[in-house]
Amino acid sequence: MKKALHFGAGNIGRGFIGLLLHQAGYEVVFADVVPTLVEQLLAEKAYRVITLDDDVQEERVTGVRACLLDSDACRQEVIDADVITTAVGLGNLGGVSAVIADGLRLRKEQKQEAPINILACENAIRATSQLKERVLARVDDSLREWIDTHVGFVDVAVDRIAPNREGYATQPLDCVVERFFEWDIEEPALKGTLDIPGATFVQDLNPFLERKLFMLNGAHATAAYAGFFKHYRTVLEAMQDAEIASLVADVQMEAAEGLKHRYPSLSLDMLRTYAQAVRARFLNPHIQDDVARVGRDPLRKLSADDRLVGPLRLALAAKVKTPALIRAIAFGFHYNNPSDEAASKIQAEIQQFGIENTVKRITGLSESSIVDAIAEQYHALLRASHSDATHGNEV
Ligand SMILES: NC(=O)C1=CN([C@@H]2O[C@H](COP(=O)(O)OP(=O)(O)OC[C@H]3O[C@@H](n4cnc5c(N)ncnc54)[C@H](O)[C@@H]3O)[C@@H](O)[C@H]2O)C=CC1
Ligand SMILES: O=P(O)(O)OC[C@H]1O[C@](O)(CO)[C@@H](O)[C@@H]1O
Repeated sequence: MKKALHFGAGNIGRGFIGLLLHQAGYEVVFADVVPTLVEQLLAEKAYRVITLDDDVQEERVTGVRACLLDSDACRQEVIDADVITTAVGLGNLGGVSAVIADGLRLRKEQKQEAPINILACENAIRATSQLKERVLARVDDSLREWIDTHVGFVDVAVDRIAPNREGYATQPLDCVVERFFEWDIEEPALKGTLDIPGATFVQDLNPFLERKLFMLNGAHATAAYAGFFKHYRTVLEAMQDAEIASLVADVQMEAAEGLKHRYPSLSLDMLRTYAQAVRARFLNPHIQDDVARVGRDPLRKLSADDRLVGPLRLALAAKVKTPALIRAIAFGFHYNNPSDEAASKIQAEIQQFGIENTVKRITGLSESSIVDAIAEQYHALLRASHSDATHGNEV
């Protein structure tokens, strides 16, 4: 039986990647940093994936094993794995890279000649390439050469909304997902073959990855930050607000104009249809997805290549006007959720250095007309939130 080692046994790890690998006939071994989660997986050896739609479906993933990230057991699992996947959060790839580097060293020492593919399923531009850099920084020339011939670092785009389990799960390992999924895998980087029914193999990932990150995640973040501003708890509530829904649609179409300009394979009609389908998914009445989950870590989400500033830069390069993206970014800077560590850091930075300097540092944007426009929108939001107590917020 083929073996998949998956780092990160969370929502998307269990509910999407683990499920598809299991259905593709792999034995799935999870590596995580939370001891109780590893213990539960070891004890149960199985878990349920619940699909939230008109008809609720349940699928069972069986025969799973688990190990702690920084353990010899985990390094050993690398030796005979056929594929390695991750869904740990972009900021956590450092620890994963150390274990993978050690495991690949053992693989080489044990003269394991079979190819292995590594796919980082994180919401980011070319997360696997970022992981590869980290792995290569930890190895000597000889192992680097071996990696070149034996290891495929394959960039992917992953799309499936897997919200928090609260309100749905009855068992500790249950996870919940929407029915839709898309897993795009950049085929040319594969070593050998990878057979995952349901995955889409593409020659150039960029249009797929940027379409997903900018038009789904960017729109989702917009709904989350504007929703938080208007005191909504979930994305569904936010999307039922006509002003937010309209802002989200405008953000998508500004991103679409930029994408169409950059990738001739993407037509505006195609992107409009994609945008509508995404918004329909946000309006799935069976999914209660907290704006706090979707908006989590605004420091990452407001960075230069990510879901809001990435499409802004693309649209600006296409000479497209971007009032909606600018407003969405301002909502991100105004996201003063005290339970989000990154949001608190942004608020502290704004207090100390002012909004313009903070925008420049976090987004990498330097053009003063754009930075000023974001700052202006931010100040408008501040004023509106100060009068909120008596009048309610207006988007
Ligand atoms: N939830 C979703 O709808 C989707 C999430 N993603 C991406 O998947 C990644 C994970 O997201 P979620 O599953 O939602 O988060 P999550 O918080 O539910 O799961 C992350 C898991 O990774 C574990 N972890 C953290 N650091 C680790 C490390 N160094 N090694 C091994 N395990 C580690 C955590 O303990 C947790 O179990 C993120 O990059 C996210 O952007 C992508 C598409 C959909
Ligand atoms: O997982 P991140 O990057 O923090 O952002 C949350 C986003 O990722 C997803 O969980 C999956 O793409 C979306 O539901 C949401 O837009």
